[in-house]
Amino acid sequence: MKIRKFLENSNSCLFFYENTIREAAAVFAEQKTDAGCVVDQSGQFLGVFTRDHVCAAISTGADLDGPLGGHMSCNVKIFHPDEDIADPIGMGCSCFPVVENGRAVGIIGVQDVAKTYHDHYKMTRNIIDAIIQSSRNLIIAAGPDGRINFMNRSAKDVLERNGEGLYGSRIHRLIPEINLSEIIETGEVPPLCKVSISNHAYFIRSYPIWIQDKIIGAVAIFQDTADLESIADELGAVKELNKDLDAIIESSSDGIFVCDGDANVLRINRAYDEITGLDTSGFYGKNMKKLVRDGFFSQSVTLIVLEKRQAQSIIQKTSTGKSLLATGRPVFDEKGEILRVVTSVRDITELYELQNQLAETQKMTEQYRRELDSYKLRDVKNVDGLVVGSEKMHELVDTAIRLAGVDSTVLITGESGTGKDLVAGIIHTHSLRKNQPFIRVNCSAIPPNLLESELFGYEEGAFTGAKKGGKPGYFEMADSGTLFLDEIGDLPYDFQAKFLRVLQECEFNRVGGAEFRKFDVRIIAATNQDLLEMMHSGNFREDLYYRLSVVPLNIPPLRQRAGEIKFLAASFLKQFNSSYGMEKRFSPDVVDLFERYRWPGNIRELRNLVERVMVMSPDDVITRKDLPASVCGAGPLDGGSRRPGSLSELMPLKQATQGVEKQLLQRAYETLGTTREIARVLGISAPSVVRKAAKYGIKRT
Ligand SMILES: Nc1ncnc2c1ncn2[C@@H]1O[C@H](COP(=O)(O)OP(=O)(O)OP(=O)(O)O)[C@@H](O)[C@H]1O
Repeated sequence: MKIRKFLENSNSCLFFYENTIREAAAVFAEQKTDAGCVVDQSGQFLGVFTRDHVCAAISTGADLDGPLGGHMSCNVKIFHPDEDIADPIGMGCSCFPVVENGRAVGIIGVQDVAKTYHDHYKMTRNIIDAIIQSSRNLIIAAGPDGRINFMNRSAKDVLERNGEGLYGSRIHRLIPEINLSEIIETGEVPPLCKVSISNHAYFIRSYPIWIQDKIIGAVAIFQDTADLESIADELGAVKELNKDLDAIIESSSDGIFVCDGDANVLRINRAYDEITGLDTSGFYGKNMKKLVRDGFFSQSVTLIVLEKRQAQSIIQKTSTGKSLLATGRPVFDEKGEILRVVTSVRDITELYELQNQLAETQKMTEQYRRELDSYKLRDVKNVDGLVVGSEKMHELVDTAIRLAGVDSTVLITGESGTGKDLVAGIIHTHSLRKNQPFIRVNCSAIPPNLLESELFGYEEGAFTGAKKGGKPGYFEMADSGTLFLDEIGDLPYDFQAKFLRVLQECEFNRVGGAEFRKFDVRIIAATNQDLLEMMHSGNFREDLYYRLSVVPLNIPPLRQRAGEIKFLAASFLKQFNSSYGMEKRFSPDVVDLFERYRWPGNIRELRNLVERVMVMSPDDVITRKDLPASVCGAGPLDGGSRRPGSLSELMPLKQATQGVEKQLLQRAYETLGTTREIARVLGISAPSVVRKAAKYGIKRT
């Protein structure tokens, strides 16, 4: 015990140097103490004044009312409060001043110390007594003479059954297996013995009691075997459980890895080593942080579980190149602390490889698909800019090429934007006239009063404003070559007779001229109108019709050859990517939508749309969101499901009307081929179409 602690419970006397001997004697008498520290006025320790000093003063006849300071002992051993109370004992003094930093903090008398020790001894003895008495074990002790001098309560209860006292007797008289006298004599510890007392079996251990090197007695402790047996039973059950657990862990085909709550490795099963190929014998007791640091694992699920305090799964790589799916689960104790982290591990290297193989296969499939597409595309020809991707179109182009070999007049029919112009070009370029002019005339674009002079030319002075020297017409310009008369249905009825005659006679004369000129021109006519119907309704001359349609070629609308849409779209995409330096592509749903749309403006509309979305879309992949609503589901312009444009804000009516008018015209120009058709669809006259287009700056693309 520290001196400081001791001082807490004791009273110490303090005297000033000037206090008298008589005053000190009175204090000693009153406080029943023998000594006190003497201090100066500032409390600094000066010495010790004791009862002995009082006695000495009386016996020498000293003045008892004089200052005690002259009689005190100054040369004394002093102690610090942090020293042990045992230190002053044995130093032969009756009191010990305690001083800290020069100041007296108390004084300890030998008697005080003895009392403290005594109290302490009593308390310890009581505790030991209580323990011994409350023990279920039977404890008996014998003195040096071998006779019993102590029995605890359990021993008395069992051994003194008949109320017969055993104190003073020798135990081996009652229990021959125990001979305490012999132990006292020899000092040897006998082996454990088992005896039966009142139908109870006890294990008995006996020991000599030594004090220093002398045997002063012996003790025998009896333990009820029933207690041990129940412990042994419990132990057995635990052992069984452990065995089961071992068997379960070891028979698992998943790797199992167990760590404590500080991530130290406790247990690893065999499957773990087999799965990972790691030699884990050195892992036991190691911390997961170190194993990760040493590169055995890419990361540790145990550490993640300890951090997140819940089950976690990760993909872990081992130094042996395995990929593992590691799932760690925390095991909590009753206080909610993590006691263990149990990790089960599955080898997913094969899964990974399979995944890679799958990706590889997908890549190959994609490659094959592309090859297949390109194989299909090989079937897709591009004949002079005309993409031919269907059986029907193949036949049509074959026919056109065959027709190129003869000079027969060809009438190409088909909706606007189906490629009549291109087909006419093919016929020309595959004919013997290919190096001669190919003149394209849009009959609907020539005002009726100028038709004759435009087609056949005029002589100088033929009419006011006629050029000097005259001007050759398209027939003359196309001499030896091909004259392509587009929109032939728009030839005014009155002019048709003259035109027929020219075709039949193969000669014409310029306006204002008398001379007939022979021409050698291949005629190809085209129209998107139903000439037959016009003929029946008297708007087209029958004889001209039959003269033109010697060989009719009808190009089907795009909606009837939806199979070609993807090839056409791909071809336009390639074309615009190259001319705009882009690398755009379509998402598959875009092509789907294209194939479902009706394309009233046919290939012209498709081409314009592809160009528009390529230019407008910010991303490399063109998706559904880049397409106009009409293609994504709303009906086409000429369809019955057409919806009027919707406005999101208020604006002056005039502005709104003009906006809608402009949009309608723009759309019509993009999708419809001729002014007449636009006029028909929009329900206005052709001159109005031209005028409004000029007003909004809309041009044909
Ligand atoms: N099969 C095709 N392959 C590639 N482009 C095509 C094809 N068919 C049409 N086009 C393109 O569509 C647009 C319209 O074609 P073209 O002018 O030949 O049609 P058209 O039937 O003569 O139209 P219109 O009756 O309005 O004069 C052109 O840009 C043309 O290049």
